Amino acid sequence: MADPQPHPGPSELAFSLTPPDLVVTEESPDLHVPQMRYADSPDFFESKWHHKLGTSVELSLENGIDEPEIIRNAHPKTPSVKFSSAMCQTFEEELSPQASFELPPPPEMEGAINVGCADGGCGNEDALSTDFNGVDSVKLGREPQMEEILSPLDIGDLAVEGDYQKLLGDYNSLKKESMEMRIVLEELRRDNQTKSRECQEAWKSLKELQNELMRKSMHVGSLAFAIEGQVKEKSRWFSSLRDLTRKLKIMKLEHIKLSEEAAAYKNCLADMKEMSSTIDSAVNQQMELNEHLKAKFVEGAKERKELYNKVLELKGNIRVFCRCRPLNTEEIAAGASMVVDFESARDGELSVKSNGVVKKTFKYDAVFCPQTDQADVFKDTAPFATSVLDGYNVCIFAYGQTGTGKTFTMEGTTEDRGVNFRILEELFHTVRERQKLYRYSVSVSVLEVYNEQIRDLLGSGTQAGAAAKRLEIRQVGEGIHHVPGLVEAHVSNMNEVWEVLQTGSNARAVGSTNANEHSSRSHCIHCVMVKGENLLNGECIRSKLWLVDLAGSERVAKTEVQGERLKETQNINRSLSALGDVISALATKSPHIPFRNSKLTHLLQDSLGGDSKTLMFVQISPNESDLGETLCSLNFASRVRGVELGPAKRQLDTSEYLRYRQLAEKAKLELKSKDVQIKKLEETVQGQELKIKERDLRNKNLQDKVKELESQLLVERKLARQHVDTKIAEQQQQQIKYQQEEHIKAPIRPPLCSRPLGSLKNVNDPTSALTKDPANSIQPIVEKNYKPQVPFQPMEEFVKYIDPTEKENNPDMVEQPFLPRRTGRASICPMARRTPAAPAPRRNSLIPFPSTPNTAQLPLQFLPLAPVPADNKDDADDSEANCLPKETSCDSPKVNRISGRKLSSIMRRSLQKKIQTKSPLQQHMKRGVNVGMEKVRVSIGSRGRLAHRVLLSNGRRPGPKGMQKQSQREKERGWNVGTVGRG
Ligand SMILES: Nc1ncnc2c1ncn2[C@@H]1O[C@H](COP(=O)(O)OP(=O)(O)OP(=O)(O)O)[C@@H](O)[C@H]1O
Repeated sequence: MADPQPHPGPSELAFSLTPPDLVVTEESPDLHVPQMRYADSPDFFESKWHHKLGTSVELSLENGIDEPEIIRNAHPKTPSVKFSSAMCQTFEEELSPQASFELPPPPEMEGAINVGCADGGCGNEDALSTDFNGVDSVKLGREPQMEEILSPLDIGDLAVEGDYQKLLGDYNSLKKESMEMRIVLEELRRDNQTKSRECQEAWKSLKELQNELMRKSMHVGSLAFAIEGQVKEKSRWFSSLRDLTRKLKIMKLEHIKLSEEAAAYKNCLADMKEMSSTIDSAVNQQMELNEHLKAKFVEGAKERKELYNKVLELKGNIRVFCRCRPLNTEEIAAGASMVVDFESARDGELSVKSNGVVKKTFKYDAVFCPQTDQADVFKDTAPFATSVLDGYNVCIFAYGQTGTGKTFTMEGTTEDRGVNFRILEELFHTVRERQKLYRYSVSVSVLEVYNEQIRDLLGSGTQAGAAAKRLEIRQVGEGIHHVPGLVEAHVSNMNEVWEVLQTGSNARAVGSTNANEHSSRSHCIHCVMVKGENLLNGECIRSKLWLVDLAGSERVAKTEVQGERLKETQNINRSLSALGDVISALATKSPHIPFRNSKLTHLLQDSLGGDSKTLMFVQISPNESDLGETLCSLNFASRVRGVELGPAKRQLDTSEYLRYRQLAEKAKLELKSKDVQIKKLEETVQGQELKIKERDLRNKNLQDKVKELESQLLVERKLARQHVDTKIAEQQQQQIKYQQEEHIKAPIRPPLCSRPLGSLKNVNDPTSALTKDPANSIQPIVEKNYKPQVPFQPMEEFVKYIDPTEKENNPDMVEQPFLPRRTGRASICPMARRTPAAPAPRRNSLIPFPSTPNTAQLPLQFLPLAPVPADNKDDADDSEANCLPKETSCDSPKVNRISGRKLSSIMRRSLQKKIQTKSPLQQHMKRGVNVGMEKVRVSIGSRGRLAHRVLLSNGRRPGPKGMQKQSQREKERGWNVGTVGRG
């Protein structure tokens, strides 16, 4: 690329003709854009300087046009234009005297001319000077005068004629030379003008080129900008490509690594599969073993339970422990003596002494002397906890005189807990032991029976003395009793148990008696409900543990209570008496156990019977003063102990079983009903499918029939058209023939329209007057019977063709078929040919059936235009085979309309032709002859069925009714093309 030119001075014409310099941008090192300086633009220059210079630019030629100088110098200087100093002053710095531009070397010429004018005039000749050889200066523009030439000479002094002549010759020669020079100057001026023009043109082209160059430069600039953007984009792409390549390499490496790992894992997988199969087999073996062990364990557990229960049974399902409290400090202080002897207590025997003599000995399952602590007492009680968790109902109650330690035994104290707490502790301990095999749920209710009323001690408003809602006992299952509304506190640990026990104890009704300062005035009952599920075999149990602290069984007389206390005592004794009765009944195996005699026995019903285990603590006092009460209690306890409850029965949770059984039965029933429903639905679906199939088949048949009928209709239309054309042609021929023969012979055949009209019935009827009358006889529709020599009948005898439809509407017409009628209708066809061989069924289309049996005998060209037949049954039957089926589309109004239109147009054409031929009927009508019918004018509209007729004369104007009837007939016909008249 060309280096950028140094910026020329403003006065220089610095346009370079070389290709434009390209601007070299720093951003595109590989691209050199031509540098364009707008100040260099010729336009710019021109616009910038021209207004300053005005129209005249002072220029001077330098180094040129000096012939001698040119000749002298071997290398002549190139003529150049320099600006004058005046211009330079005018434009100061912008135009320096050194500013010049070179002109091309002038053509060789004899002299050099300094040209200062451009307009060709010689007005500025003063500013110009021309140097010639040997002449210093010659003023151009005007011819030098002789006086001026001779002015230096003293003309008056001229003495010498020769000199004068010489000078004159010189003058002439000079003048001649001057003239020649002038001519040369003129030529030079012309050349100069030419050159100036050329310069101007060159200048113009130069400007154009400069403009083009500028455009190109701008275009190149924009391209350079775009290329620069592309280069940047390319660099970005390159960088991203580099990144991607780097990532790809990393991913390839990772892929290789992963492939290696995958291969390693694959190998591992095979090993693991082997291991897995080995482990599976081992697990299966272990499972089998486990199952075996489980079965064994279940069997063992069952056996243990049975054995354990047997042990308890052997011990007695109703067991009696006797506990005697120690003498309290008051008794000791009073010097009370012990009346109970515990020497044989280990064997469960005790003796009651009176005055030092053994009065009676009692034997119980256990006898606890006053020194026996709570833990020892509970040792023999603990097995009942296991029984409860095994699913047996257990009832532990304390019976005895007031103040003998019933509450102490059952509840104990905070420091020395009683049976209630301990047995629950044992219960939870066993639950924890069995937690892997069983899942238990324990809940506790606390209630009291006070004055034969059940009170919930855990419910709201259970504070002592507060009114509580009354609870009743309900039997919810076989041998299962429940107190609806009773609070059941779910407990999962002993802290919760203790809280519940404390709550119940605090809410219990207590009172002060002579025997006990804080005597319990009610039966306090703790009901522990246990639900368990065997996790191995899914067996569920539901059992109850009753912990009952009975009210004191003291005698009323002894306690000396009155009022409310007396009532309490009476209720207590009544319930204890009921308890005794129940136990007696159980002992005697009475068929009726009076459980419902008291609330107490009613509540304990399911735990006092033969299906449960019962433990009775009989509490006695060692005090001699309580001897009678002690003996009573011991005797009662002895009776209780004598009761044989029989084998205890496990309380399986049959309610769950029953519920599941009910659910199973319900599900079975639902399944059955669903099956029935499904069957019904299937049947319905099948029925629907069959119906759909039938419908499809029917539709298909109908579509086939429609197609068939459509094709038939097309054929019919074609035939009808042919038939009509044939008839018309035939009639024309016949008419011509008749007209010819009319003049020659007798009338042989009536013209078409004047021939009698009739029905086939009349034709075939031999008795018909028409058949008898040869003149009126109707020719059968056979070609051989057709005789053109039919005698011409007078017009009066002509009858109109009897439309069967009209016949149908008017039965009287049948009886007078050939009577002249005044309907004004006529046929365009001969009667004989129009009579159908076979009656067609009523239909809207007048197109004949080509397949009609009788008509089949006829050639096609003689097929009649079937009239609308009467709708009689015989006809219908006869033509059943040839008629359209019931589903025929001919019944469609649309089809009728279309066929009617076509036929109407056909018939209209035929009528027009007929009218043109001037049939005899028409001629008669024209002559005004009444042919036995009304003079009618028939006009057929654009549609045949819209045709109407107008009575011209002699017509009976039908009344409104008649008009209506007539229009109805017209409607029924649908088309009155049969009616003919004057057009
Ligand atoms: N075995 C015993 N060891 C120590 N003290 C006992 C024993 N039995 C009972 N007592 C004490 O005897 C008192 C009366 O006992 P407790 O209240 O339990 O009798 P009770 O039969 O429940 O009376 P009530 O029928 O009136 O409620 C209590 O102070 C109790 O501490």
